[in-house]
Amino acid sequence: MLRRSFLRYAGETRQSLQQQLRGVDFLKNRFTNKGTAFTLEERDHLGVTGLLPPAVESISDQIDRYWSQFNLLDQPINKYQLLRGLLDTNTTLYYALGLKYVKDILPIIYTPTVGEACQKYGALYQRDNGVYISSTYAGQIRSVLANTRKRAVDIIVVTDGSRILGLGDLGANGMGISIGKCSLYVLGGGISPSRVLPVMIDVGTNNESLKSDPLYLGNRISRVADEEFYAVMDEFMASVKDLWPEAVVQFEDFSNNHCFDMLTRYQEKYRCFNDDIQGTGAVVSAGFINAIALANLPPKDHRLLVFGAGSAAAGVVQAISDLSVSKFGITKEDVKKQVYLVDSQGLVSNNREGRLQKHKVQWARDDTPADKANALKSLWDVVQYVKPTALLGLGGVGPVFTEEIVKFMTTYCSRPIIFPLSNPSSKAEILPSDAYKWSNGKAIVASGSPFPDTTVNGKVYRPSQGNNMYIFPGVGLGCTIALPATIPQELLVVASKRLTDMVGSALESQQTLYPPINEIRNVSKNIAVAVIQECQRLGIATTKLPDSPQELMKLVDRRMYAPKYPDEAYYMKGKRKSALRSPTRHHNPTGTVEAPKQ
Ligand SMILES: O=C([O-])CC(=O)C(=O)O
Ligand SMILES: [Mg+2]
Repeated sequence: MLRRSFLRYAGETRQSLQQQLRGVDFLKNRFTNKGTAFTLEERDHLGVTGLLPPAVESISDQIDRYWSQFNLLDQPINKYQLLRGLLDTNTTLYYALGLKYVKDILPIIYTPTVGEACQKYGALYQRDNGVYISSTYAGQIRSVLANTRKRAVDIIVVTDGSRILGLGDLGANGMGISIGKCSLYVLGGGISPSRVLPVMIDVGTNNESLKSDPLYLGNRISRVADEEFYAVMDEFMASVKDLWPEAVVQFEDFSNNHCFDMLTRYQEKYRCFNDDIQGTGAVVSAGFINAIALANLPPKDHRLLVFGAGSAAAGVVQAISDLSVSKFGITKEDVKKQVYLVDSQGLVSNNREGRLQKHKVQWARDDTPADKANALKSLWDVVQYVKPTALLGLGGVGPVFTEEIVKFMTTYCSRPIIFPLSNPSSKAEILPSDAYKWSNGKAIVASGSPFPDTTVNGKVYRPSQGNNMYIFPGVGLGCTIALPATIPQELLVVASKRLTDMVGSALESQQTLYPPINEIRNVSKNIAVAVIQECQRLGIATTKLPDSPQELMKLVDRRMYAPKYPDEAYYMKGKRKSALRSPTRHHNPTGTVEAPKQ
């Protein structure tokens, strides 16, 4: 496979690629554009003098300008638009700004604002970014993908828009989530921006209001039947492997009726994983293990109630089980006894009326008394029955963890663990501020989306953010370096373990369950190293890698993209031959085979 793709590009030297990019193309291509940072000499050489204002600025001048524009805007969605415009016109500056102000920018390009951006995708649309695969392209998906003219792709984030965050079926608008996650791969994981590819598989939507929205940009058809869905997905996966054998495919926000089966179908054949099942599982289990340490109750004495029984819930309980088995040496069977799932019908029990979906069966309770099996319907009913020490919200329906529930938990539990994990913020099961207030500051809280601090009795409480963005960039980075043929669950378990350990002494001193978000790059680097080491241990790494952890860390560090403009030699080709060096990965920033069209 590798050989074929090599031969396909063998005639294209990097220098000839550069020669195809000329003049105004450098301004129009988002990867090569540097706006006012073009020197006068470069402008002259490229024939673009006068097409930019006379001032020549540094990238930090440009960052300052965008940062003040960003702060002039009140509405998060307008900030999102500003940043999308920048991503699509000057990608280097977008990431340079993002890295400088990570904490402020993440809630805009990612949850919660990305949810609103998806809901309004058609209304906000200005430029394309990524690939749309319509079900009508069946038989031609490989050539549609090849239209990107990408020589190499490290990461693909693909959705069919059927379960976007906790917002449900958003059809083709789901492209916003693929774009957002790809941005995090670059910002957090240091993947080169030209080597990420957001993909939207447009197999229709069952969201009637979208279908009749004049601004909707997707196919106005109902979702196709399973047979057609899998035919499209099969062709997509095979085409990706053929075109870009080194790519990692991340499945994102596929609805429950497909996401589990897709994983079974593809995870032993392709280098892929599901972010909502495995990424969310890894991040929540990491935070949960830290929460247990703070809660001062032995792991075996916890009762874990999970509200919601979809992809994320199933992934989370699986991951908590895997991590507990490996960290505390307890058995899977014992963990199972501590887990209670609640879905829209109430407590998930084997003796409940009606058939349980496959993914719920292994977590269904076997011990529910017959008179209770169909009676424990509401969350409050189940809470009273279980007396949970930990309450995890993954239901995507908004505030359901009431004052009554929180206060009840404090009657038998000194530090209740309360995780409102659904995204965006409007779908969170409880506001962290309420969890702190109602528990009198006792609750240990992690939310999926970012929330502000709260003061209770003069003390400031800061909720941790248990979002899969701590996991997927590092897992993706590690896999693009070690290139295992597939991504076994062990890689997610080591990622989770490494994340737990990275909190260190801040766990006690700051009561925080995760490392600070502005350290996301360092987190991803460490997770990538852990993933690579696990690939080596399992004998599935297919690249030549050093053995020592220090050398591995250096290797990962070198591979991480830094948002800097290509140096002058890149733009001055043909003028100052002596200054030309052979281009490194970043000196071929477009990552395309052909020059961009004007
Ligand atoms: O995107 C996020 O913030 C986390 C996630 O995968 C989801 O909620 O589906
Ligand atoms: Mg998701």
